[in-house]
Amino acid sequence: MASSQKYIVLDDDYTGYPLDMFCIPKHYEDSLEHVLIPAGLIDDRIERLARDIIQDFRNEALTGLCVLKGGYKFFTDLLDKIKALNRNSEESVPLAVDFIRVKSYTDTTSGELQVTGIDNLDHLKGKNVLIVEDIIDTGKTMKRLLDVLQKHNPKSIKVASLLTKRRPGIGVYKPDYMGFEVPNKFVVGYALDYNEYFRDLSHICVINQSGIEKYTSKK
Ligand SMILES: Nc1nc2c(ncn2[C@@H]2O[C@H](COP(=O)(O)O)[C@@H](O)[C@H]2O)c(=O)[nH]1
Ligand SMILES: [Mg+2]
Repeated sequence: MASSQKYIVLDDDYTGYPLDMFCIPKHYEDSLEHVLIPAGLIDDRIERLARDIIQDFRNEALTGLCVLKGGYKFFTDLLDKIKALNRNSEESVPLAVDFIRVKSYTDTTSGELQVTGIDNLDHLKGKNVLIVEDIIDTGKTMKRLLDVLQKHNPKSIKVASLLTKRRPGIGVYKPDYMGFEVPNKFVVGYALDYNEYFRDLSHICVINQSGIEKYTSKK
């Protein structure tokens, strides 16, 4: 890995871990291919992202903007780590939180994007905003979100995404803070859903054909 590359790359031939090496809820056992990123590794990677964020923002206040629903686990875990560092280091970053809801996927297909603010976003004016997202695939969602937020005149906008998908041939948006680059497969768990299922799975896993059919929206 090049030293300037600040994320972990999971290669296309990387198949992670067999399901029976981890505790998987019984109701999902037959719907998953393998464990791609175990919960413990997610946790350790987020700890390092929190440190990078604190070092970059130094003592400047930050508004964490959680992209619901998929980003909620990453958001709460990232903020917990930043809060722990705030308690225990020389540098500390005052934190505010906000939420936005974005929906684009049905089954494994991206459709028309709906962005709904939970609050009016005018109070982001003059603030350092950190968008916290679960995964960037084509990058369309993030580009649209950045357009929406720029209209509210924040002082700065940075993006943290736990995952980005490797999409050869298209120039995918690369966030400022990024956990893992993953192969172009549909992943679930750690709040990432398939038609609202699998948010209750701790590890990030690849869904299999049986899971796609069992939880399809077309029944
Ligand atoms: N559960 C999963 N959700 C996914 C996956 N890939 C994308 N997504 C959802 O779409 C947006 C980003 O898509 P983009 O094409 O506009 O970049 C992301 O916020 C997710 O909600 C996936 O593999 N699993
Ligand atoms: Mg999302």
